[in-house]
Amino acid sequence: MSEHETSEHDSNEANYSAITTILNSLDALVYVADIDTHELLFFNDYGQTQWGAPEGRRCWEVLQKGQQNPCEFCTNPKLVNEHGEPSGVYVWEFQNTHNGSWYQCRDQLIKWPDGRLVRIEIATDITERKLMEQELHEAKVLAEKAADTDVLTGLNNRRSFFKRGNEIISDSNLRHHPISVIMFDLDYFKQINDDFGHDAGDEVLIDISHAAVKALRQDDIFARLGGEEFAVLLPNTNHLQAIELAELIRKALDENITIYNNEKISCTASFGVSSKLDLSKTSLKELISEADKKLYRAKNNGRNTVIG
Ligand SMILES: Nc1nc2c(ncn2[C@@H]2O[C@H](COP(=O)(O)OP(=O)(O)OP(=O)(O)O)[C@@H](O)[C@H]2O)c(=O)[nH]1
Repeated sequence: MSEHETSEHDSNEANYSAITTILNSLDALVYVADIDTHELLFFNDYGQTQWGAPEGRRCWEVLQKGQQNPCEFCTNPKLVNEHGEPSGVYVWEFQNTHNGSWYQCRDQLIKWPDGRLVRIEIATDITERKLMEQELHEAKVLAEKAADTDVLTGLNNRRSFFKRGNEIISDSNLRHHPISVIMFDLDYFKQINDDFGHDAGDEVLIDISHAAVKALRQDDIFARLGGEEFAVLLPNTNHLQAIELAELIRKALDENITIYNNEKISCTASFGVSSKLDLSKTSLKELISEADKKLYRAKNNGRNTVIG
């Protein structure tokens, strides 16, 4: 080797050593694998600390748990274009099957010194961010649920009833399904508050809600609109079926007894039922208003009754 070649060789060695030091100091996984054999050509110290030394094992054997073959989710096919050339960096997020941590992976094909195309991946741990996103999502779901829920009874509140109701009306309109609304209001409820106290009244409201839920079907939308006024939206239900259902609820409430401080409290309700087949000519508000008018006729007819 000439003096010039020796110094070039030394300089290459020094560069190689510097680059290896950098790659091994990164707080990220860096590995290179053959795209055909999946042999690991480079696996930095971060990777070795997390997944152990490769010891001749292939990338899918080192990095993933329980793999018998190359991973189904291997991104190699995404790293080449239709001409078989590198298509650039592919970024994805993945929960590692070995340690359960989340990683943001940046994959691409590069030319290896011997001329073949190989896969390089740089993966950084994003578990903390993922957990935060998950917590934020859960908090959002809870907040949305709280905004839609009547605190006392756990039923839908007025906001949720109108939101879900309008969605169902649009759907029923498309499908040409009939739709019905039952409105009911407890009878002489003020007297219950006066006789047994407001807390007892609250218990009655809760009990009444549970009794009515039992009489309803899974797709029915049940809400406490406010005070002692309740509404049920009945998708794909004609007038006769709705009246039958209202009668079932009326009976369930009539038979319900709330025990509060050893006192037995009964409470009935008055019902109004409205139904529509052609929803293009009506709105949820109109359906409710029609059922409401009938409810007040039920009040005037002696209460504890259904007017359809
Ligand atoms: N305990 C309790 N009472 C409530 C709640 N919301 C409304 N009320 C009471 O419900 C009562 C409703 O009284 P009214 O509107 O006179 O009706 P009513 O006594 O049921 O008489 P009719 O509807 O005519 O049969 C009032 O006393 C309200 O204070 C609540 O969340 N809890």
